[in-house]
Order: sequence, then C-alpha cells, then structure tokens
Amino acid sequence: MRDVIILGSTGSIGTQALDVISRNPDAFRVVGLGAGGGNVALLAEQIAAFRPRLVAVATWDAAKALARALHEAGVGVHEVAVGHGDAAMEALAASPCDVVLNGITGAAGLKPTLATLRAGTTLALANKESLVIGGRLVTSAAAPGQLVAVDSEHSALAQALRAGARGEVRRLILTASGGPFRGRTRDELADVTPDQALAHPTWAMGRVVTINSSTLMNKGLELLEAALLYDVDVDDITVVVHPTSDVHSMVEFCDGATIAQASPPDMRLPIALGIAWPDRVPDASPTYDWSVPRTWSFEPLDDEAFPAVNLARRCGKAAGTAPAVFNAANEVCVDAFCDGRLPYLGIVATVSAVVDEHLAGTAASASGRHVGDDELTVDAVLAADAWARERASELTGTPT
Ligand SMILES: NC(=O)C1=CN([C@@H]2O[C@H](COP(=O)(O)OP(=O)(O)OC[C@H]3O[C@@H](n4cnc5c(N)ncnc54)[C@H](OP(=O)(O)O)[C@@H]3O)[C@@H](O)[C@H]2O)C=CC1
Ligand SMILES: CC(=O)[C@@H](O)[C@H](O)COP(=O)(O)O
Ligand SMILES: [Mn+2]
Repeated sequence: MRDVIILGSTGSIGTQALDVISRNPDAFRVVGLGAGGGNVALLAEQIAAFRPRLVAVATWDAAKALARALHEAGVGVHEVAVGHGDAAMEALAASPCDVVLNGITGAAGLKPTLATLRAGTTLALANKESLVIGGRLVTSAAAPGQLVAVDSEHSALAQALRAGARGEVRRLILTASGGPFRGRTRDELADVTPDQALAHPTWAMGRVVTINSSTLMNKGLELLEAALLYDVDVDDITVVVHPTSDVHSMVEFCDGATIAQASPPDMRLPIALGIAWPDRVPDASPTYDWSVPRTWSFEPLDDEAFPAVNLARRCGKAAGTAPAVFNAANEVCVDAFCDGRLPYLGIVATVSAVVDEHLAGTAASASGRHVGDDELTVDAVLAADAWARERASELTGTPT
C-alpha cells in the first residue's frame, strides 16, 4: 500500500490519478490533496470520497469556500486539516507519505517540487514547469530515483532507457503530436482562435498545456525537461512529429537500435507507473486491438512555422535563469491570447523578445539579467520569473 499526496487534484492529471487510485484501492491510499481553489465543489467531493487527512488550497478565500462546500458534503471540520497559501502547499508537499504527485500547472509548482524532494519523498512529476525553471536546483535536490517522470514522453523515455546502459545511449527522440495546426504555414496561423487552439487532436488536458501543445511551446518545455531528467545535451534530443500520439518517445542506442514505448494516448498509464514506479499497475489503460489495420506515421517538425522548440534549445544552452524567463513569458502570453488580447503568433514572438532581452543583458532592471547555472538560486529563478512576467505583460498590454 502506498500513501499518496496529489497536488493539483482537481485538474486533468489530478482527476485521472484519483481514477487510477479508486480502481486500485489495495495499492494506493490518498493522504493529502492540494488544489488552486478554482473548483472547491469538486475538491470537497474528492475529500468526501477519499478522506485525506491533509488538504491545501492556494488562497484564504478558497479555504473559506471549501469549508462551506465540505459542510454541504457532510465532512466535519475535525476530519480534515485545511491549510491555505504557499506555505501550506509546501508543507503538504513535504508531509510524510510514499509518493507526491505534482499535477499543479505552471511555475506555481516549483516550491512544492523542491519541498517534496527536500523531504526525501519520491516525486512523481507531471508539473514539467517546475523542473524546467528550477533546472539544476531541482535535479541536485533529487537523490537517484527520487524524481519520476509522469509526462507521457518522459515516462516513455524512462521505460525505453531500461533497455540499455547509460553509456550506450546515442540520442533521445521526443515525439510531438504537432497539435491542431500541424501542416499549416506561418501565414496560415495568423488568425487562429483560442477555441481552435484548444482542440487538441489526441489528448484532453488542461488549458495551458493544450495551448502550449498547439504552439509547440509544450515540446520546447519537454525538450528542456528531458535534458534535465536524463542528463542529455539538448543537441542530442531530436523532436519528431507523430500525429496519433501512439509512440510516446524513443531512445536510440549506439548499435543503431531504437526502443520505443507505445500505447493508446491515455495519461492513466504514465500516472499509474509514476506513482507505482518502478512497478506497473495492471490494466492502468486500454491497449491495442491488433486485429484491425493501423498505421503510425512520423514527419519532421516545421521549425519555421513552429519556432518554439529552437527557442527552447537556445534557452537550454544558456541554462541558469533563461528557461524560467521562457516559461514565465509564455504563461503571460497564453492568458493574453485566451483573453483575446494577443494574436496567436504573438505568443512565441513575445516570448522570443523577452528571452532576447534577458540573454542580451539589455533588461532595464537587474532582475532581468541572466544568471548562469553556477550562481543559480531559487531567489534568482523567482526574480527572473517575476521580471519576465512584467516584461511580457508590458509587451502584450496586460494590466498588472
Ligand atoms: N493533462 C495532461 O494530460 C498532462 C499534463 N501535464 C502537466 O501536468 C500539469 C497539470 O496539467 P493539467 O492537469 O492539464 O492542468 P489543469 O489546468 O487541468 O489542472 C491544474 C491543477 O493545478 C491546480 N492549481 C492551479 N494553481 C495552483 C496553485 N497555485 N497551487 C496549487 N494548485 C494549483 C488547479 O486547481 P483549481 O483548478 O482547482 O484551482 C488544478 O487542480 C502541467 O504542468 C502540465 O503541463 C503533463 C502531461 C500531460
Ligand atoms: C499527454 C502529454 O504528455 C502532453 O504533454 C502531450 O505531450 C501533449 O501533446 P503534444 O505536445 O505532443 O501535442
Ligand atoms: Mn507530454
């Protein structure tokens, strides 16, 4: 029996994790839940169903609303301890258990990620942003085997890496669905709408990661995530477009062998493997019917229409605070696009402009200057994140 804490329990990753757990009551027990507080009705339902001892939400207002929802759901005040704010989320992330699943969206996941690692608990990581922006601060806080990938591609890589010795690995091949705009030229992307960008061809996910998939920003973040998780140079990672998301990623070995992990697109498989790692959970997701014909295709990424992966590669080489700037500017631009304040092509263009200022050393404030890996601290990451948000807000006319 594994005691599990789920951060981001009301989101796409969180609800699928609870589905895995409810189907395997002898293997997992929920001891803590954390969420933003945007959906306290669902959180109260989850608390009533799974009976965790500890809960955290992002704000005091959310905690008050949750108290009312818990009363309506018949959960007594003494049955669960509810905290709120950053400190409560970090305390939850550091609470005793066997595994914490971080399914928070965005940079807000960084402190909980570090708190779990510093507590010595296994971290099943869906929140790629925390690893990407924290970089070596996160990887150096993790003991061998403590950081387990949940992102589908990185789970696939972990599975494929079991097939050979580290010294035998030649390169990683990261698959990308190509998103809803695969095949379009840059000009054909100018007028796309948020609804079109939210129509992912293969996965049902939260808003930010879905928009990021459409711009290929998600693949940029995943390139940096893979480099950090598996200690591979960004130039030794190839991105290839695979529209049906069956092959989740591949490892090429020195003898020419390529080992791929394939399964129908269903996050319950990598989530289950992530919280049970290194063991597999029987029937975590459906598999293929080989009695019907099927074709899997692969094509190169169009870097001109979708420059986000090359921008990420540049940030990966600069390292230090560059990935935090890349991510924070993108989070602002995704909101601006969804709110109708920024055209689609403005997302990557604005992120690129903010990254350029950061790396060129032309930022007006000291917190906008690049700090390298050698001097990287959590405060430097948070300062760069805040500067990039402010700069991207100025460039997109976002009220602050
Ligand atoms: N969905 C997927 O299939 C995949 C997702 N990922 C990654 O997993 C992460 C989560 O994605 P997804 O589940 O789609 O996102 P969702 O938007 O569906 O869910 C996000 C979750 O985070 C919570 N949250 C938001 N802000 C905070 C905060 N400040 N503190 C604590 N909790 C917070 C939300 O709570 P509430 O809404 O209640 O306020 C919600 O529970 C992302 O990093 C994403 O890139 C990776 C691979 C696949
Ligand atoms: C399910 C998952 O892991 C997502 O991060 C997925 O990768 C999105 O798909 P694309 O970014 O390949 O469109
Ligand atoms: Mn992914």
